[in-house]
Amino acid sequence: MYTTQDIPGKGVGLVATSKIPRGTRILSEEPIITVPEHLSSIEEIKSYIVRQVERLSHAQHQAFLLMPSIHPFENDAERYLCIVRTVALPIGEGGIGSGVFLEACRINHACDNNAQKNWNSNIKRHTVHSIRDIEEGEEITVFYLAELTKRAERQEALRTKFGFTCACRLCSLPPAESEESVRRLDELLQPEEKISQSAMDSMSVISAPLRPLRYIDRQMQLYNRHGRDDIGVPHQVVRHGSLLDDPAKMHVYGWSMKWSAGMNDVPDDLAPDAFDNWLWRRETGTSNSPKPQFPDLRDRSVFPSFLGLPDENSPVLHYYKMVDGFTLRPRRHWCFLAEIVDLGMDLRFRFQVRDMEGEKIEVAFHTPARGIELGPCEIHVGYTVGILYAERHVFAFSPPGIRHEDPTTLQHPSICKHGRREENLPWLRSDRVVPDEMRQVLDVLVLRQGK
Ligand SMILES: C[S@@+](CC[C@H](N)C(=O)[O-])C[C@H]1O[C@@H](n2cnc3c(N)ncnc32)[C@H](O)[C@@H]1O
Repeated sequence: MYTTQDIPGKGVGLVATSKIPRGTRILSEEPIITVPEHLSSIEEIKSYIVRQVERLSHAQHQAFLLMPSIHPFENDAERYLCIVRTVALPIGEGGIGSGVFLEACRINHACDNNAQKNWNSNIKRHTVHSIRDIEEGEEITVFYLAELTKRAERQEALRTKFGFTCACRLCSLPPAESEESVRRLDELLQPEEKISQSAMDSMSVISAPLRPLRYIDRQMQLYNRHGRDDIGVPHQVVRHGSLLDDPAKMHVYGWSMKWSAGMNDVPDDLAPDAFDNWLWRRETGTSNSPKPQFPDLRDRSVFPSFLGLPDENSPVLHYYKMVDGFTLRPRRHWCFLAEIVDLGMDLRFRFQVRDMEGEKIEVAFHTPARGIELGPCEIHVGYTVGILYAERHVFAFSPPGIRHEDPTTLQHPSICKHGRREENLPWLRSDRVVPDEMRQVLDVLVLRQGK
């Protein structure tokens, strides 16, 4: 697919010998030398490398010595170290350690690269894939930096981190064209900060998922309009795109089922533009500003009936995830909604509720004040109760229900942040901050509720 040859201004590089279609695995290679991260002193690293160089075949040894070094050296051990420091690529989970590869390390950088490098920990090899069609005779290039930043910034980073002045096509554009390219890149990168901010903020993803989607949509539209010829391949776009392969990689994956869709939900009769509008949930004919969203109260994955709740004693991983090997945390939000049909006070305050399936169950308060914390006289039959992260409990002397123990997580309407005393907000049981999505539920309930 490629050959190794001299590239003016860049030393040696890889050039395609035939057309390489987008998505092709161009190479998959094992390292000939590795340097694990746990080695701390330079002396340790040097002798580690020397031992490996001595074990190389003659051909590998020759090829290794032909690799560039941007650092000065005085003896063989230093020379090997300098080559490794100039060309090594990250290896291992999360880039722990580095490795020298006879072919992959000869691939030059370009700010509008046509290939993507990656350490594949499953096969323990460095792989390079084309990210667009590469024509015969075209140089194969990858991107050495983490992100595509403005021209001056990336040139500075390449100089300080890699010791060379970039001679790629994008960095060699004549001043006027370069200025235009910088302006477009700037425009493209503008939503980036907002994308990262909103993607990091789980609550904002859940309460207003359209917002980050709008930013990404805008970025993609700009990219499609200007194309790589003007601005290069934004790695942020590639990174967001990689979520297509495995959306579960997104840390908030599954927290909201708002957009879950079956194969049959995908319309197959739309023109490309209309399909894009559907796909990106664009409000056609209106501005791009995100609209407030309300959850679907009939969505049983967010608002399960009593039988859909996890069992207190055998929590299922559909609801929880294991953190640090033994702690269970909710992996998403759910809220049990039910109508109070009866109230009672014997040993403790308790009430009977009817869930969405019409099932009647008991909610009992095993708090220090046995439920008096709620101010029972303000709770009435006909009110709706919302119990976040509710679990089924098996009572010793009565049918299964919900047992509430923590007095600090009782939120009476009058102290609820959105609370308007006269509007009968539901009670909440929550061992964490009430997520915005649930606050919106409260608003919906307030609007819809009547005794
Ligand atoms: C990992 S090596 C790549 C292969 C190298 N050209 C060779 O001859 O083996 C990195 C070195 O290649 C050169 N290089 C890579 N990309 C370049 C670029 N865009 N502009 C100028 N030099 C580049 C620099 O000298 C850099 O230190």
